[in-house]
Amino acid sequence: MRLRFTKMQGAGNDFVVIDATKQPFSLTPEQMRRLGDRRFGVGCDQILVIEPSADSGADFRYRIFNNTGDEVEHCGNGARCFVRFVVDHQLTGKREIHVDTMNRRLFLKLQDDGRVTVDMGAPVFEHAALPFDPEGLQPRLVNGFELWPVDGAEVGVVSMGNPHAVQRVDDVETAPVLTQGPRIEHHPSFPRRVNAGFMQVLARDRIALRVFERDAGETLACGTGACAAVVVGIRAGWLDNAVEVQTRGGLLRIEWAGGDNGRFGPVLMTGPATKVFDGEIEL
Ligand SMILES: N[C@H](CCC[C@H](N)C(=O)O)C(=O)O
Repeated sequence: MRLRFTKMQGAGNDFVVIDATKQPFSLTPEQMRRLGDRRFGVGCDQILVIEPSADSGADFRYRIFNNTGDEVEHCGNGARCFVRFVVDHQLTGKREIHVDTMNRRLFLKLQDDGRVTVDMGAPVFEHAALPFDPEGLQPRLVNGFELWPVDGAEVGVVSMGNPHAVQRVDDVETAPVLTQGPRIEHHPSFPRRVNAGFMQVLARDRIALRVFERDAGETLACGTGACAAVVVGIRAGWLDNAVEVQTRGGLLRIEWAGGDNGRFGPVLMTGPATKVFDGEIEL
């Protein structure tokens, strides 16, 4: 089949974006793996599929597939590129957009400077939602927040719709991202696997971050990973409520007011979204 697509990137996290608002999406996992392959296809970290919304409360639905063909719950950098795409392709005249993903409704705003601010929804700490099975593990409390011993590291666990395990390291450049990352991703305490974050606290309002993503491996940036790292840092008492996140692909701004009595507010993420090229491919 002949497929039209747009290649995009948000802080270096790159995507193949497919407009499925006019014809149903019908790629097989094998075709998605081919599309995502950096030698035999176009190459990307994730494939984003834009569909009409069946719900009047949302303008669109947006599906995310890792480059392995696995469908996942959320992609923060992808959400920003989604907004850029629907505006540039005149699929909407709005600049403030509601979109439904697999398990949450996002509110996004295209800023005048071209950056996009996404209300990523509230973080979720309930283990069943992650899912995280701490069987046999004893956490250490830091500022009242649980850090769990996983593969010799201490990780904060949080869902942004997708699961994250974030550890604090002294130096992201020398952190064992490529060796420990896959071990954490596949650790038995995470039945649906997990994205593994490595966060260096540079100041109370600035961190450096590398993420070994579930399925995709290390990406240049991970939007939900940036949200997860800041949330863990705030709850552990290491960070203030507005943080610049330095990733290998660019800068993201994350804001979170926290919460109390188990009720947590939304995480706001602001960052770039860039079109690279339009293309067609025979799959
Ligand atoms: N690999 C992630 C999905 C993409 C997340 C990342 N690209 C982002 O920007 O949030 C997962 O399996 O949950």
